[in-house]
Amino acid sequence: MDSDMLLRVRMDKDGEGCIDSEEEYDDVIRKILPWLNPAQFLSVDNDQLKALDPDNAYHLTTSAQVTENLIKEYDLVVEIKPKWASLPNPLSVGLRHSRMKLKCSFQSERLFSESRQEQLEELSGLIDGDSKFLTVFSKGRKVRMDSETIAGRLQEALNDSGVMRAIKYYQLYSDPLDIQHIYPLVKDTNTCNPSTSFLRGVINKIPKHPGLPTWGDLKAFGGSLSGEELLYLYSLSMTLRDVSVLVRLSPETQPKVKVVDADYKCLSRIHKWYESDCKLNNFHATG
Ligand SMILES: O=P(O)(O)O[C@@H]1[C@@H](OP(=O)(O)O)[C@H](OP(=O)(O)O)[C@H](O)[C@H](OP(=O)(O)O)[C@H]1OP(=O)(O)O
Ligand SMILES: Nc1ncnc2c1ncn2[C@@H]1O[C@H](COP(=O)(O)OP(=O)(O)OP(=O)(O)O)[C@@H](O)[C@H]1O
Repeated sequence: MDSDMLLRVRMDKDGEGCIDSEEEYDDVIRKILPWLNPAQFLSVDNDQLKALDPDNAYHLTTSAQVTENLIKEYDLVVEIKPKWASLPNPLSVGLRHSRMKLKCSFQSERLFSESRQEQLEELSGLIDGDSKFLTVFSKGRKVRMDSETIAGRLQEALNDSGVMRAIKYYQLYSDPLDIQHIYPLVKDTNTCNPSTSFLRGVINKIPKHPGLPTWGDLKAFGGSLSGEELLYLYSLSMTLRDVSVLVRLSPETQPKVKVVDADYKCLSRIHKWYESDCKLNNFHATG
């Protein structure tokens, strides 16, 4: 395969079996994130898997994608894992911490701010602090660069593309009531993933309007959904929280923005997410 393309083979994450149809899921997620890197789906046979991973150390699955290599020989590509972390809904639970504060000082919500200055400051901090959430590639290799050289162009590219706004919009609507509110529903339902067509139906219920939703909008939306629907959307919110955004900066052409790694997170992780939320906010997990 030439260097313009990449073969991406999935790992079987503890047999979690994430989604029933990769193609259909791709179509669903692309509707809300049109920046998703185009992928052509294929299946890899067992001989090919053995050649890729002879000892089966990675538990690769036979479902694979061929996709454009977004890093390769380009002069400058920046990868950001923006980890959008909603400050939880004050209408349902009062003032709480954003999830990212658990890990580090990265104030990811500032990357999604309406204020250019806040975005710039946060991006500059990630660049100069050599954060694991931002990587600069030149000619396919990781390089160090200072914020003065790239932060401004990066901020503009992110802003102009609308990608951060879309992540924020759908993240807010897919986590309208906080995990503390929806976790008790787990006992009444199972934590198997939805079928892709069910997920499509739930995502289609998300209102579409130009501005960001208010907490009142979110409360009304959350209140209109069933427990199952809330749980399925919560996994989507965790999925959106973990995507990577790749920005190709070039002096000659317009910046190119792409999103990768939007695989649906298995709902069975809900227990882990609940525990980390309890820890972060000093709540006591209920059994
Ligand atoms: O919960 P977190 O914040 O530790 O997120 C995990 C990420 O850690 P990070 O915060 O980026 O250092 C973690 O990233 P790293 O592997 O640490 O780069 C993964 O993205 C993980 O998801 P998955 O198991 O690959 O599907 C992520 O797990 P999920 O929370 O999305 O299940
Ligand atoms: N199309 C692409 N072109 C170039 N690099 C890519 C592309 N897609 C992904 N990558 C690189 O590979 C890294 C891992 O991608 P991704 O998260 O999708 O893989 P994964 O197998 O799900 O890994 P993980 O489980 O650690 O998240 C990305 O952070 C990015 O640096």
